[in-house]
Amino acid sequence: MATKRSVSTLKEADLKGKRVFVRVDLNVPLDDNLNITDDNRVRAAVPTIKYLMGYGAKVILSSHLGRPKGVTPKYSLKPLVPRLSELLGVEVKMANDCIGEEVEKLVAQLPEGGVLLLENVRFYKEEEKNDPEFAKKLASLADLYVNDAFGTAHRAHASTEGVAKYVKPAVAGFLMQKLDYLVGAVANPKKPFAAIVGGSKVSTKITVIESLLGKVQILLLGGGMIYTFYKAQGYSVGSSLLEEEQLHLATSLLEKAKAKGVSILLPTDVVVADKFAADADSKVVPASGIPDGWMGLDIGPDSIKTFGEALDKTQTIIWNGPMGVFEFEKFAKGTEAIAKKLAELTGKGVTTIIGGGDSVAAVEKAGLADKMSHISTGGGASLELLEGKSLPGVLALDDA
Ligand SMILES: Nc1ncnc2c1ncn2[C@@H]1O[C@H](COP(=O)(O)OP(=O)(O)O)[C@@H](O)[C@H]1O
Ligand SMILES: O=C(OP(=O)(O)O)[C@H](O)COP(=O)(O)O
Repeated sequence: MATKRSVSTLKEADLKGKRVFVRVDLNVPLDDNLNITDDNRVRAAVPTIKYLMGYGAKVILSSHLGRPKGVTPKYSLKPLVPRLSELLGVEVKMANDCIGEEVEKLVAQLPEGGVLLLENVRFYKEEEKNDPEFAKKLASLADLYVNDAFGTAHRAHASTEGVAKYVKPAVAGFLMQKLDYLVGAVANPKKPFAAIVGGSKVSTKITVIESLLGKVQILLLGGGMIYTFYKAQGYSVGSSLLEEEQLHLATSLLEKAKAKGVSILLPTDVVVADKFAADADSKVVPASGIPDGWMGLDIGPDSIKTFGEALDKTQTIIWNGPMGVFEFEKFAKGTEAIAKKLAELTGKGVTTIIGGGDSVAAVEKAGLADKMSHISTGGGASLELLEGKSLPGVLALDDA
């Protein structure tokens, strides 16, 4: 398990007729019509839920979706109900809230083997604050707590951490139990070991890079991450994604990498767009030549070539965060090229690990998921494991 100790698991619990609160990570990508564009995280949650149903538990599912500020209809978990019902072979009931009297009534009506999905737990700001009173309210719904939300295990939130103090037993689900592979692979990687970090969660992931410098020999940066580094080097970045507060960190990371002999590769060219849209005008420009009013949405062809050559020298690769806005065809080439390169290298014996909701979605979209050594539902969580950190969502569970 992802800590120095082993935690209690599902098999040890007595389930029949018990109300079981299961924290899952159903934070899936949805399109504008609220259709699920990649259901990996839903499918990953199924084994634990089916096991609980099979033993006559009353299953209460809890998850977040996105990063809502208060109740926001577009972040409702309702679009998950049809797919969950289909995969589980039962009619999943949906609650309009995640705490309160209405929810308590629905829980009381659950038959053995029934499944109730609670509404987005992040509609309450108390969730991310890990508010104890809120955690107690969640806990009061159940007789047993199961955490199977690996993708959110690096967050100490009320439904991933706090709740485990107030409902016992608190155990790990099957997805959490599969972490041992990941821990082993990143603890003793075959070298050279490379990390590829991209995506849009710049402020969370840029802070991980410092620890990665002690683990990897090669670090490739892409996605929305790079513009903060460009700006720190004095380039103009137009209207690209930028974390002004992290400019100093970006500068110091480049210096530290140099001192440690880690090769950090930033793209030398990028694909820029005149707006954030699938039909935007686009062109390839050097990294130092992003025009005002344009935004970088993918890495360019020269960078794809250089990244490929660097990856050819590696034995282990961990990848989190797409290279560009792969949801738009025009800006998907960088991500697709890296996915193809990793698939090719896996065939040559290189260990390849892909983590993260959107990264896995991109690899699935390219039809290459089964060509990788390991696909993980967690991006930020995988990176924190790689740093050697214990995950709060695992630490909160009972000892084995
Ligand atoms: N240059 C960019 N500008 C803005 N967003 C980007 C850029 N490159 C990638 N992205 C976005 O990053 C998102 C995924 O980021 P993130 O959540 O960090 O990855 P993961 O879910 O794999 O951990 C995708 O939706 C993608 O469109
Ligand atoms: O999508 C997730 O993480 P990931 O993008 O790092 O894979 C998880 O659901 C956690 O979401 P958060 O980063 O909003 O806490």
